[in-house]
Order: sequence, then C-alpha cells, then structure tokens
Amino acid sequence: MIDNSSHPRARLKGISKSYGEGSACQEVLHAIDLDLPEGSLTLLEGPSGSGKSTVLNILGLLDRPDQGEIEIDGRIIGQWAERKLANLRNEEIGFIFQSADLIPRMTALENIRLPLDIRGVARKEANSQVREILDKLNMAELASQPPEKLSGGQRQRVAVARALVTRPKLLIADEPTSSLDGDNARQTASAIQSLCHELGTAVILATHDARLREFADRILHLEDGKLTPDTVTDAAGTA
Ligand SMILES: Nc1ncnc2c1ncn2[C@@H]1O[C@H](COP(=O)(O)OP(=O)(O)OP(=O)(O)O)[C@@H](O)[C@H]1O
Repeated sequence: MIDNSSHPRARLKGISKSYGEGSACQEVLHAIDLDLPEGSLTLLEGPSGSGKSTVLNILGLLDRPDQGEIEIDGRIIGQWAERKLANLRNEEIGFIFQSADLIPRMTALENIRLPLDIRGVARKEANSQVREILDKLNMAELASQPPEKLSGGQRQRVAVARALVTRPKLLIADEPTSSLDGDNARQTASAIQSLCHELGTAVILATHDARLREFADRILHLEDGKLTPDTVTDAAGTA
C-alpha cells in the first residue's frame, strides 16, 4: 500500500558539494532540497556535468556531501560509519547503471537471484521471488538464458529485476537507457515504472533521454548547482 502521508523514502535537505580546492574549487551542488516519495518515479535531467551523478551518489550513500542532511526512510544519515552505510545500502537501495553488468555463465534467473543468495534466502523461496518478478516483466521464457543470448534491452531489464528483487525502498538509476534504442529504452523505463508503482519503491532516474519523460511522475532539472521542477510538467501541475 502506498502511503504518502508518512515521510518520503529519501530526502535531501540543503545539500552542497564542491570538488577541488582553492582557485580550482567548483561548487557542483548548492543547497539542494529533494523529496522522493514512495512509489513514484522522478526523472533527473540536466546538461552534461551539471551534477546528476553527484546527486545520485549522495542519495546512494556512495559519496558524502559537504553540507546538508540525507534522510533515508526517516533516518538521518549524518556521520554514519562506512559499515553502517554499506548495510543500509545493501538492504534498502537498488542501483541500475548504463551497462547491465550481468555475470556471464549464469542464467538470467541466477543473475536476478544473486542478491537473494547473498542474503541467504532459501533456494526455493528465492526462485519463486525471481519467477514472480520475471512474470511481471513478461520475461518468464528468458529465465534459463545466459546474458550472451539476450539482447541489450533484455539484459538491461534483467538488471532492473536484479535491482528490485529485494524490494528496495529506493532505486537509483544512472542513465539506464543510454545504450538502448527507442523501443528497448521505452520497455526498460516502463519496467522500472510499473515495478516501482507496484512495490512502492521511490525511483530517481538521471537521464539525457527525452523519450523517458512519459514514464515520469515528476521531472526535475539540475543546472548551475540548483534543482528546479521542469517548467512544462510544473505548468501541468504534475511536478
Ligand atoms: N570525484 C570527482 N572529483 C572531481 N570532480 C568531480 C568528481 N566527480 C564529479 N566531478 C565534477 O563535478 C561535475 C558534475 O559531475 P557529474 O558526473 O555529477 O555530472 P553529470 O550531470 O552526471 O554529468 P553527465 O551527464 O555527463 O554524466 C563535473 O564538472 C565533474 O567533472
């Protein structure tokens, strides 16, 4: 059940981040605020170098901000130790990158099952969870195929399933469709959208790909260190 009355799945408050020192210092993010509600897909657009990956790395607890607060499902992260960050990341955050990075010599089913195997989920239960997610993505017939027998789009949808099989609270997707053609990009975005709505996962997806706009619940634009609602969707009242 989606309950937007409670705290968002992830929240950034007053986040600033600079790289370099002295005269080479460049402020990439300036006092960014961002809420990612349960079961919603937020598209993050912005020119190359505007800091989209930096936002995702901070949300994914892979990088620390210079200033500001990160909140994941109501917990303020503050100065948590690396081990605690790694645990939270493994248990509650899923990642999808430009390349699917599936393990060769393992079938699609085994690749998707890997995060469940690592958690020690019993084989029968894990297989049934994988089959459930493959069914939802209309990919059941691909379960026994190794990555080299899959198309680029199918591989990326396997990566989507692998990222979501553990039902993370937050999904971070960095340019997940940039290597795909139109149909495959749309099918991958559609897979992310339908699973995030169904599982209640908050998704943030950074992209240059305007084809993905139709799948977004909200579009944000990052430029000059600031995050603003996209003017078109804002005017339509959906941002
Ligand atoms: N580890 C780092 N050290 C120094 N500078 C960095 C580092 N990471 C990012 N930057 C700089 O910060 C700026 C933002 O980079 P970032 O990768 O977040 O942008 P982006 O919007 O994701 O770009 P793209 O769309 O090209 O992937 C760039 O100028 C980049 O060179």
